[in-house]
Amino acid sequence: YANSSSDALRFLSDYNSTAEEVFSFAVSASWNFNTNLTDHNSKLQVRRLLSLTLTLWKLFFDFEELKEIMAKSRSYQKLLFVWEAWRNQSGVPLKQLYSRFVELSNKASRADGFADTGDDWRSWYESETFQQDMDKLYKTIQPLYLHLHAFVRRKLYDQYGSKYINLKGPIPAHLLGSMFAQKWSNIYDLMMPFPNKPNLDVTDEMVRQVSGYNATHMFRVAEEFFTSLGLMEMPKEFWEGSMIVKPDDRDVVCHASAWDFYNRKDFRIKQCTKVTTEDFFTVHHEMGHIQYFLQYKNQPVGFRGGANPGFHEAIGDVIFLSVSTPKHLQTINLLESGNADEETDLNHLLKMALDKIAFLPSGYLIDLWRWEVFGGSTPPERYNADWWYLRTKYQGICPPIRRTEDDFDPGAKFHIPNNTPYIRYFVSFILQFQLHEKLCEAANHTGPLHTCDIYRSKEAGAILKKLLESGSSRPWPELLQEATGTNQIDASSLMRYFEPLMKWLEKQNVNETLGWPDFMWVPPVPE
Ligand SMILES: O=C(CCC(O)(O)[C@H](Cc1ccccc1)NC(=O)c1ccccc1)N[C@@H](Cc1c[nH]c2ccccc12)C(=O)O
Ligand SMILES: [Zn+2]
Repeated sequence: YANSSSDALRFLSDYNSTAEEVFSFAVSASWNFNTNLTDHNSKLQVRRLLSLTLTLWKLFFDFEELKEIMAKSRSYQKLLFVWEAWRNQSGVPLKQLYSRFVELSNKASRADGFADTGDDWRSWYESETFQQDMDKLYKTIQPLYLHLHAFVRRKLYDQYGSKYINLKGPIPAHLLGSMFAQKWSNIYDLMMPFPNKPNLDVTDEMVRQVSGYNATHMFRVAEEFFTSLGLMEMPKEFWEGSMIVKPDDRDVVCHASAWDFYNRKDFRIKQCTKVTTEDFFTVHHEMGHIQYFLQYKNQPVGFRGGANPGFHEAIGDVIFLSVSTPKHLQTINLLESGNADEETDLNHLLKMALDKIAFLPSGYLIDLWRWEVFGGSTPPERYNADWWYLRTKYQGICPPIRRTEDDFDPGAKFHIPNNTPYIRYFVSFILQFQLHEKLCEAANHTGPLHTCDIYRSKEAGAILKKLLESGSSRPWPELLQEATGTNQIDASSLMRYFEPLMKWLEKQNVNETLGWPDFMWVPPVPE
């Protein structure tokens, strides 16, 4: 017995060092490709699908520019042009490839003993009832989503008129400020409850600042929040190796990502950072991944992951829940008056809901669709129809122009061609409020949860550190229990955070129709 256990330990330590070398080589090759999209680098890549997709994408519109137009334009026709152009160039070419990809992916998952790839991906959450758990979570937050949806639809009705907005129907998908109608804070200016209060979108202030908010400064400010909690600073290799602005001499994958090179030294972020509030948020999101890498770097390779994938996505967002408060924005002098009066508070809560609540149905449905595709209940000839059924059922949005099966709208969303699972973000958006509530208690916060800023709280930092250094070495319910006192993903913290907004929306919507009973309605196509 003694021999076998020492053999086992030797095997594991050999495996670990070998795995580190193999992983490190693979990650380096992938980094080189993602930060320099040339054919040479793609030949090093077994992921021909990705390189083919990216080659297609390189040929046409630059997604970053289209994203900016979707955020800023208030022209119905212009938004429609951009919305359709992106789907024609990114989604349509992928359709045939995707059904073949599904077959191959399922084959690989079945070889590992799973029913299909959806079954494989769900297994990471170690719950026999995972799909039901997610559906229950969704139903908990749905009342809040319906009120936000009704309020936003009314404001869009005021802006675009009765021709394009049906107050009992779904909202045309291209009017919500982002390419996939997942993040509505770019139309916050149309939604502000109290327009004459300080503008909480601090982009202008960041650009105006004499010290010049540039990408490096944004990363340094984010880093300082983590170290204020007693967490780790970014190592020098991070600053040497990261790509934090889009290079002007080559094509890169601009979708932000964080990289662990599995050598306990190299950790990087790749982000085409612009000086905007949105990118300031993404800097924190990505740095949350890096902090996780740093905290679990001495775990065996097999345990270098989030407690479950939702935890990895939540860490940076938890920090940003504090950063985005008027009080903290004033602390880092991005806002003059931090003394949040009632009205500024409500403005802030609505802006947070336009990101966090608006996102939830889309964070849920993307893998609902993919699980049905991998599971076979959605065959290739119904990919687009089922996608739009789920988009209308859960998000209450509709396509601004007719869609057919020649289109492949899911393929326009990065995570589908990149084959990155998505339910992790839905889990994260619920979990981050549980963690925030607990960290605020540890930081001796008093007052409403949405005004809490854990900045400089070593007690809060200690709870986070204990969670992060465990990696995936123990079951996530145990780690969640130790960090928050409950062992379940639970939306009650989120509902408490937004309670003042829910009360306000219920008053605003007293005469509105909640939901979209005219389920099949679509807007006229502008002549
Ligand atoms: O994709 C991202 C951020 C990118 C990422 O940090 O999650 C990145 C995605 C990725 C995965 C795999 C390869 C390439 C990119 N994930 C990571 O970098 C990462 C690194 C280590 C562990 C886990 C994830 N956010 C999602 C969801 C999301 C978060 N906040 C949002 C706000 C508004 C709208 C969407 C979002 C999105 O944009 O749809
Ligand atoms: Zn992430």
